[in-house]
Amino acid sequence: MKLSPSVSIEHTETGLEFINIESDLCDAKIFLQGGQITQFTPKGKQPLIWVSGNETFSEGMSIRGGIPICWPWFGTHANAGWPAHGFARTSLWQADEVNETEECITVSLKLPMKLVNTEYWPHQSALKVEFVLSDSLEVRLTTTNLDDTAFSYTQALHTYFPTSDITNTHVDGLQGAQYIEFAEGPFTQQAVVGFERETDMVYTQAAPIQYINTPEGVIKVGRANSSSCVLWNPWIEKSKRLSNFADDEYKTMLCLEAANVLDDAVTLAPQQSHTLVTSIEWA
Ligand SMILES: O=P(O)(O)OC[C@H]1O[C@@H](O)[C@H](O)[C@@H](O)[C@@H]1O
Repeated sequence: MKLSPSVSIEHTETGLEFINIESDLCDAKIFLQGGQITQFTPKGKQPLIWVSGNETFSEGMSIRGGIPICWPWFGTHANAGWPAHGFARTSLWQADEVNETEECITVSLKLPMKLVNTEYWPHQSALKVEFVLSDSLEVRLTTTNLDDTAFSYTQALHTYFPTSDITNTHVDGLQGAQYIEFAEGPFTQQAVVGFERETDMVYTQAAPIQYINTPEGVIKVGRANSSSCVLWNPWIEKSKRLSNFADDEYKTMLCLEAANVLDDAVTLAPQQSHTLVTSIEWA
């Protein structure tokens, strides 16, 4: 079904619905499950986000790649058995608006709060994600407190980036930030970050722009309303334990995630909103 000249609704063979964009500006796919973008390729350029070749696009399972939305908690929850990275990434979102101009295409989705398990999230709230697509991608995740008491949450836009060679990939712009690694720290990041082992760092007080240097070119990654970010590569042993992930795929991806975690967690008073933003482009 066509929504605008370059935007249509399509389905995978497994029945998952996605918004397909094929325009003069870029090609992209946005899944209603998870509100998750899984492809973004500016016209005439290399893809800017990565999805596993082993991804099965199964109902209710998080998609390994793209930009999973981790909300309203990042990582594992203190309550045993609660879903890792929250429930938003496996929930079915609803298309809200599509707008196409010569400059950009905007797609927004909402998470229907009526369907959320109130044990996980007892607060009255609204959650919306907007994708602004041109030769760059901006993702804006807005939480609004509709309750009469304050609540706090953590979150991340968990972007998977492609590289043809992780050992020849570096992240510039984290120097000077503090990081926690495997529950130890904080340490101060001294140099540009390379990859030669499992990497799972949570950075705080991080600058708003990083550059990922890959053999294919330099990816500029920006954040707004976020002073924390996460850098992840599972490396050899963890790759074998991940769902929908081939053993050697750690060589061709990394995650740099715009976040609000640790002392950057968000607290919203009644009627307040917060928008976490990430932006991605070839530099
Ligand atoms: O396998 P999941 O739940 O998608 O998580 C992937 C990774 O996500 C990262 O953000 C975490 O820092 C890692 O610890 C975690 O392994």
